[in-house]
Amino acid sequence: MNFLNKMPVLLQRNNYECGIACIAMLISKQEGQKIETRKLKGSKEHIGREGTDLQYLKGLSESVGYTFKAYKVPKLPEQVLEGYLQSPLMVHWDYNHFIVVEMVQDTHITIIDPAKGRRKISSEEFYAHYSGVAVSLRKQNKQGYSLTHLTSKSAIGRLGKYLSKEKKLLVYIILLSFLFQGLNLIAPFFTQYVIDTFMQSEQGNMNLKTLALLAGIVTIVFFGLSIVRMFWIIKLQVHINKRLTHQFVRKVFSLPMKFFEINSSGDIATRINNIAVIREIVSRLASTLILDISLLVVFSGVMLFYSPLLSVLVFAGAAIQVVCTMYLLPKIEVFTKQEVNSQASFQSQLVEILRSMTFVKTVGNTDSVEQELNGVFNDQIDHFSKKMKISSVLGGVSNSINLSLPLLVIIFGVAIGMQSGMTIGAVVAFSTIAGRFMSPLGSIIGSLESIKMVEEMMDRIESVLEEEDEILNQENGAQFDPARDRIELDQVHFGYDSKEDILQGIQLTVHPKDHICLIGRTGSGKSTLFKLIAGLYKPTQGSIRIGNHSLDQMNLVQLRDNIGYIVQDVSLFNDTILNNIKYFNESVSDQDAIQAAKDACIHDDILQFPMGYHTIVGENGISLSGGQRQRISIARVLAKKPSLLLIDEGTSNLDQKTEQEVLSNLRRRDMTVISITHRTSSFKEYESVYELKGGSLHLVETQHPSNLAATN
Ligand SMILES: Nc1ncnc2c1ncn2[C@@H]1O[C@H](COP(=O)(O)OP(=O)(O)OP(=O)(O)O)[C@@H](O)[C@H]1O
Repeated sequence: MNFLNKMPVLLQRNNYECGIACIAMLISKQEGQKIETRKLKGSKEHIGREGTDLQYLKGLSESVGYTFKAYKVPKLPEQVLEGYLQSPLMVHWDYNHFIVVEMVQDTHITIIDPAKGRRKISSEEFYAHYSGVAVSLRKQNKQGYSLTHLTSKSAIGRLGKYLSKEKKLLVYIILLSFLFQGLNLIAPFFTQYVIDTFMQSEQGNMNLKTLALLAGIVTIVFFGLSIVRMFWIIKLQVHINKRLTHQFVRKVFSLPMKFFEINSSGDIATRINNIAVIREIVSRLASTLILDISLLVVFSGVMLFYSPLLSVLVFAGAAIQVVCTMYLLPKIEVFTKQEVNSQASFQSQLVEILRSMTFVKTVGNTDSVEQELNGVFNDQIDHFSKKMKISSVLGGVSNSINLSLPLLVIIFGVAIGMQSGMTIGAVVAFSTIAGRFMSPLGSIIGSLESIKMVEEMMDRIESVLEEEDEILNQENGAQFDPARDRIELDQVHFGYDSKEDILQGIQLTVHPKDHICLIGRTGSGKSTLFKLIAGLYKPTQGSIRIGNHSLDQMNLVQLRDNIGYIVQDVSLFNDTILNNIKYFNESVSDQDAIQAAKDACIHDDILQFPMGYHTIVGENGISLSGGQRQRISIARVLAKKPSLLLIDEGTSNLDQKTEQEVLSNLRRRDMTVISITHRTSSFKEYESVYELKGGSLHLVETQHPSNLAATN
């Protein structure tokens, strides 16, 4: 198999992407060009906790002109060897994953696991994981159907988009780098001049003084130029880092909830950290790559000018290095991707473990947790070390050529020089230039490795930047009028994946200033209903109306400004209580924060703390009791003075008396309240109580005049 036509290894970026990555690999192989997984995504609505199903993958393949056939094949390797099925195939693995079977041979099977890369496994290992379903993908005969929109652009091309905003700075850096290297170039001529003049002249001493002065001036200029160049490079780094990070953070805030369901916080954080690596590499590339290429051209010219024959020798050395690079670079690319992916997995696991430290500590024997974490880290280091080993083979080739070439040049140069009239100085100068020629070549090869790193990281960042924003209708959406607008849910259906709907025909009307309560068995869909009201998800059927408008037409930013959402899982940040209550909201005064704390019945507790409102709560409020954390989170929501309050078991950690106090304080605030609770004792605080059962809402009891008829 031609290595250039080998199936590219496309790794998944999260656990949900394995099927899509397999499809992208199979299509890439048939198209003969690399298809990007992130561009091959259909509607995200169908990607859920379980990833993608065969139905979704079939639709996706057909949408790009491929037929998708799934077979139940118990004996897959045998079927392929007997010619009944043709590899490559996508197969179901461990009942929860997809991989590609690239090739089946008598002795082994070559698979590409989008989570781990290419591997050769025995048939026993294959059967230990194979779930019995294989999928073939064949191109439909669609004339003129092009998939160029799915192919990957080079990292340089993609970075160009960001670098184009720094044109001026880039030009300065490149010009200065040229000047810098120009001065470097003087050295060989200087050597030739010194050797030849000194050997021929009797008054060499005189010339040497002038030359020493010249060398001193060049050194000072060199120093000045290097400082200015470095400052510009730093400026470029700062600009790139700021621009990409700000853009990324902004994007993260504008993405829909679905994104956060399938991407872990550790992974998102790693992507942001990758920007710093990109910054370093890009600025290095900007200051060296163009220069290195130009130097190669200039040095080639100078060498050809000196001696075409000796130049052939140098070019042969360079050709060996280029061929080795072409062969080894794809391997470096795969390990780079695996390293970056496992770094993200490690970060995700670390964040998750650190978040649940209380549980981890009380497990007793933490060895297994430690082993799990170390295992993920070892994967990362393993890929890193494999990458570095290949990279060092490449470095070894380059070093050996660098070492031997000048020597060979001297030997051949002296021999040729005898006949062609080259002076010893010219041969030495040529040998120095040959050494210098190899250095930008080595640097370009190093840059190619770095570009692979940038490519992978840019892919990870761009796959976020290209995600579709949540539609917020901020400019022209309808405004929520809390004093007048009713919230009406009409035959609302909703399900997270393609499975059965959790909510099946919800009917509910909430009038302004109503206080209503939802009950229902755990997992019945109460929190989901809240998320629909807050516009975080859209009903799959039916409608939610706010006043005279459908929720789709509302300005969601303004609506959410008016909503206070007290969630089950309190999350406080490591700052003072006051800042936790204000939550970066400048419109919340200290007075508002204190009043909110009073209404949440936490004010007295706060006054008992050593620093009062300025007490630092520790990470996620570790220094507080569960009830205190919950009341601070209630105060945080009340401080922004919402007109619609959604309480998702937000008082579950409070004792009955405190809960009742909080609820009656809420009465004094001018708000509509919808609350989820499991406590029957708090029913009397609400006008109506609804039960969510079997996907629909049933009125249990009411004191609301408009609903009395319904219960009767
Ligand atoms: N992001 C999600 N993706 C897929 N399924 C989900 C998601 N969130 C919740 N579910 C599922 O939806 C169902 C309803 O969950 P929901 O959190 O709305 O229930 P709940 O009534 O609030 O439960 P509880 O009283 O335990 O908080 C559950 O079966 C849950 O597993």
